[in-house]
Amino acid sequence: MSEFTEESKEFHLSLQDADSTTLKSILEIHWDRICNRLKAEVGEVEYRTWLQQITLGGIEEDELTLYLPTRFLRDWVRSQYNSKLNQLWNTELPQIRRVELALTPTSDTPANTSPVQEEIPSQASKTNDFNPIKKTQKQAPPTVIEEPEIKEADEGKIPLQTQLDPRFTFDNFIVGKPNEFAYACSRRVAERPSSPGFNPLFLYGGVGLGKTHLMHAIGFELAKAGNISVSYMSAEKFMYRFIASIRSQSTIEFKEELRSVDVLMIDDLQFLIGKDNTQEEFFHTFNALIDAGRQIIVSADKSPSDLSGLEDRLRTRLGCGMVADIHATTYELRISILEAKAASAKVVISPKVMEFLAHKITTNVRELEGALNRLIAHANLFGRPITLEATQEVLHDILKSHERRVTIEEIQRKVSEHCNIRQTDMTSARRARAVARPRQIAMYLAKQLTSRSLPEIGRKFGNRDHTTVMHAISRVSELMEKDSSFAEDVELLRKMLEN
Ligand SMILES: Nc1ncnc2c1ncn2[C@@H]1O[C@H](COP(=O)(O)OP(=O)(O)OP(=O)(O)O)[C@@H](O)[C@H]1O
Repeated sequence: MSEFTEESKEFHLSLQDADSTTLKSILEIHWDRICNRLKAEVGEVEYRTWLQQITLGGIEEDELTLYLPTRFLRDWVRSQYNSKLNQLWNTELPQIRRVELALTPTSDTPANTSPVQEEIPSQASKTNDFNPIKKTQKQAPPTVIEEPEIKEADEGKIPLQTQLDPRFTFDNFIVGKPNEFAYACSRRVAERPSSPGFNPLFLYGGVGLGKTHLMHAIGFELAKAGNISVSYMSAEKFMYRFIASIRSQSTIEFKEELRSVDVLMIDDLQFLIGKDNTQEEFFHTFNALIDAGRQIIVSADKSPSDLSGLEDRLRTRLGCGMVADIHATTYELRISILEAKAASAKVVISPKVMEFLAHKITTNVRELEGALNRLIAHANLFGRPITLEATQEVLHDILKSHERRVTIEEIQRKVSEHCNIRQTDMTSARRARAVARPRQIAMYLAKQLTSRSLPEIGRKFGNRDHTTVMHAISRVSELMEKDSSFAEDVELLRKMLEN
């Protein structure tokens, strides 16, 4: 039996007689643990998106109430996490047999009102006082701070501009080899929407490479031009709105509204995989808009032909216009992005730190941006310059997650890149200093960063003798002692390779 069950027994006894403050503490302890478990199971991002806003309600006999601040969240959590929440609560406290998900009560709404009849409350979950409702004795609901909230039924009428992120403009988008084609296509669509050959525009690429950014940028340009109605939404939101319209019997209005826009942008289309009804609805909307000469822009993580979970007819139609791929970033693009972001934040960051970041954080721009923002925040907070050491300290966790085993080939590649020589020179017989010195540095690093023996290292460097490797190591060590800038360079290389 797990420790939870043992403890739960104790709480089971105490729950019966607990006064409201004790009951509150008991439930909070369990809720904390459940939250941790949920976080571990669903991941930080999903947790923050959907579950973080849940607050504890109270217990009535064997039913526990949890509150959510909006209908959307409540419905979503109900459809996706209901059984998980029931199961976790039941494991923690076996006397809880049912978890009810309700809207956070407002000051003029009794806590036991049927959630469906309630008005949509404010985003006040964080300020919502705990309200343990014990047995059948119900207490007055907590007062919450009202904030304007968009009602579900009105969501389709939100003016476009409120849905676009003002940071995502063409001016803020840094263009490089990996994204120049997608950028050019986006520009073209923004200038002349619905042009033959560019409709639909399908942008695809890995996570955090700028697809959403480009879509918003197109939206802004079109909005600036005026007289063009643009609607941007994620595929997830599309699905939610579609479901909501079915529930509220307003599907016709939903369809009409969508079909009246000049430009429809749907982000992260892969979300529709496996959602057959929503896919079908999207397909009809898509056809209606294209037939009416309206522009469609779609983004996804894969090309239409690789989105195998989508219906064939939809995939075929998606691939009919312009399909533009955003490739993984190159080192040069990462440096340009860092420079641009540092400049716009009006922060001076040394080239060494930029190089270090661009070498280390290669996965996507979002992570790179996040790392830079963290460095800037840290520097501002403590008034310290952003040195290489500070960078390593502040970004310790991020860098660690990028940690991997270093191979001699990688060392040779990094050193060649850094010293601007060909990688083949690492194994060639050339003895010119411009080539020999980087080769010695690479041998030194191979000894430092791998568990290879001297003869093994020698073999990897063009079948050289182990005494050559020994000589290289002592020469580099000697130079590092004498020349601090040389030492710094080798250190930088080591740090870049190390994680
Ligand atoms: N070329 C670029 N220039 C400037 N910023 C960029 C560039 N590419 C991406 N970004 C920034 O990186 C972050 C992530 O980009 P975005 O959200 O557009 O990625 P995405 O491809 O839509 O990712 P996902 O697949 O997760 O939806 C944003 O803050 C965006 O501004």
